[in-house]
Amino acid sequence: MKIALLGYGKMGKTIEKIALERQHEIVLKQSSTPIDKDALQEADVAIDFSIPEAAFTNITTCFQLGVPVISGTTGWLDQYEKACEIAQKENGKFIYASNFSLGVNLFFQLNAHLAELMANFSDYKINLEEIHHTEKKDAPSGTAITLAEGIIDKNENYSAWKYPANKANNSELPIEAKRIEDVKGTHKIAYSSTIDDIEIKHTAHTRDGFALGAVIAAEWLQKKTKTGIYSMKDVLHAFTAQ
Ligand SMILES: NC(=O)C1=CN([C@@H]2O[C@H](COP(=O)(O)OP(=O)(O)OC[C@H]3O[C@@H](n4cnc5c(N)ncnc54)[C@H](OP(=O)(O)O)[C@@H]3O)[C@@H](O)[C@H]2O)C=CC1
Ligand SMILES: O=C(O)C1=N[C@H](C(=O)O)C[C@H](O)C1
Repeated sequence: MKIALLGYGKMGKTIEKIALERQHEIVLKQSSTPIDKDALQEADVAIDFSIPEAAFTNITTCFQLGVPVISGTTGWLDQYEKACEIAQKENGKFIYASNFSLGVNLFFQLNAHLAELMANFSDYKINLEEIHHTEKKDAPSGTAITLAEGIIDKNENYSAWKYPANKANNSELPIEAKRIEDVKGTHKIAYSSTIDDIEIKHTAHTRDGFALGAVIAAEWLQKKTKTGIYSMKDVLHAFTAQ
């Protein structure tokens, strides 16, 4: 498969390594504007791990050129619905995920299950914490937002998430973001009462898990004959059903 990398930073380079190990070819390594449309058009699929300001243009350019696109860039989701409208209009193929790692996608399911179990126990207050490296541009992380949405969906005591955590009122789920050198990505959800605490935590040790998930999603999307907007749930469903 010919892959265009939109964003060639820490993730772009890790994806290149995993993609080459899986016998794919990299036809574009783009780290700035304007996009090299000739090279992009050569690709079977584009993988965007860039910056919040560039993601929307990168993704919609792929739709216009008929190139299926995977995006893991976080911090641009206020434009997600608009991107999906353009995808539909242009018959694009698109997957966005705040986190492509298999472990985190299992953790999303664990989070939803725990949220359902805890929904009627309002003595427990929830705190969601994410820790990332100091170069990260956005806060809170996209993964923390997905986790918060997963809890709010199951627990009617919370109507929204709030960052920073100290500004949250009683009906807002507080998210704390810490920045510590070289941390790849840690997410922890704690349910605390005066009597006890219940905690679940995911710790990424390397970026390989994010990159492998993105390449697997790209392989899946490229083979998909029907255009449309898909999610990591669709990819994992097909993967685990094999
Ligand atoms: N969904 C997931 O599983 C994961 C998502 N992420 C997200 O992916 C994104 C990238 O992360 P990471 O690789 O660590 O960040 P980096 O800062 O290491 O890389 C981002 C790259 O994008 C480049 N860039 C700048 N402008 C453009 C543009 N117009 N088009 C294409 N590329 C551009 C930057 O170039 P320059 O340095 O020259 O500005 C840089 O090389 C972040 O949003 C992060 O949150 C990260 C890990 C996992
Ligand atoms: O910027 C990162 O590094 C990461 N970003 C993603 C996010 O914002 O959730 C995913 C992962 O945690 C690493």
